[in-house]
Amino acid sequence: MNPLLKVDGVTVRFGGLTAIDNVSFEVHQGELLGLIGPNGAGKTTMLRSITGVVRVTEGKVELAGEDINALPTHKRIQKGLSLSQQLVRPFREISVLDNVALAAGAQYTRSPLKALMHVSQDKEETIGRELLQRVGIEAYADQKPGIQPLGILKRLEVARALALNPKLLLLDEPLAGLNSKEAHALASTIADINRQGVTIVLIEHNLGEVMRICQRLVVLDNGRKIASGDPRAVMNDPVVRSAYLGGDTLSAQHAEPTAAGGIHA
Ligand SMILES: Nc1ncnc2c1ncn2[C@@H]1O[C@H](COP(=O)(O)OP(=O)(O)OP(=O)(O)O)[C@@H](O)[C@H]1O
Repeated sequence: MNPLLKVDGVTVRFGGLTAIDNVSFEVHQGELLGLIGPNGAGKTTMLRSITGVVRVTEGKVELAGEDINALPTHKRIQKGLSLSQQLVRPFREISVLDNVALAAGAQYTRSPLKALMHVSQDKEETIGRELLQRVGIEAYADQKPGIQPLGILKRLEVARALALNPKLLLLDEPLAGLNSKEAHALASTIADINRQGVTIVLIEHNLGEVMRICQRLVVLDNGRKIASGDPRAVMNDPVVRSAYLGGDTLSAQHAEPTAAGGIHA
């Protein structure tokens, strides 16, 4: 069976800078894969080349066996990709529920206006409520996102990404900016979503939570893949340890969870 996602020899150059250097990895149906690495390693660029926001210079991205290199982002979304961004940008003047309903409606159209006209139709509203429940914020359905704390907005962002009914959900640092309790709770929600059948690629600097919920890791450093496989084995790999320790990323917060995971700062 084809992997759900195949990244095959992908290189991305921005002028003279090689942000991704001949990286290959696969994501299998049902997996929760962690894509990690120090600052500037190329993780976000990798996600952007999967979604088509960034064009690959060399190599190929396949979704369920189909070469999607030539497809624009909206076509890739129609084929089952969904990205939850690091920065949360809900529509602040409509309710939390309508934000999710709007995303659910957007599956059917490229036009935000047309998607808006779908809002409050029964189907999208039902899907919206179900998704808010899935991410644990159904109590906020009728409130405006403008007044919500970051923890709620991060969950709303995940619900909006899920509204596209993705085959593959790409999460870019969903735990960033959360305190350890909130991060732990959201990581558990992400693991639940995966157990319910959604394949996930998670970019995250919180290594403790990554170790707790991911089944497999791919590690990038300076644009290159330096390790992949079982989280514990990867974290004990001297090459990975030196990549983190050589940079400034393994701060006290990042090092703390490593006691559970097996890497020591
Ligand atoms: N649009 C762009 N134009 C030029 N250089 C870019 C662009 N996007 C990213 N880069 C560079 O590519 C490299 C990889 O950046 P990227 O944001 O992918 O790393 P990252 O692993 O996601 O980092 P972080 O963990 O800090 O978010 C960096 O040197 C960055 O400055």
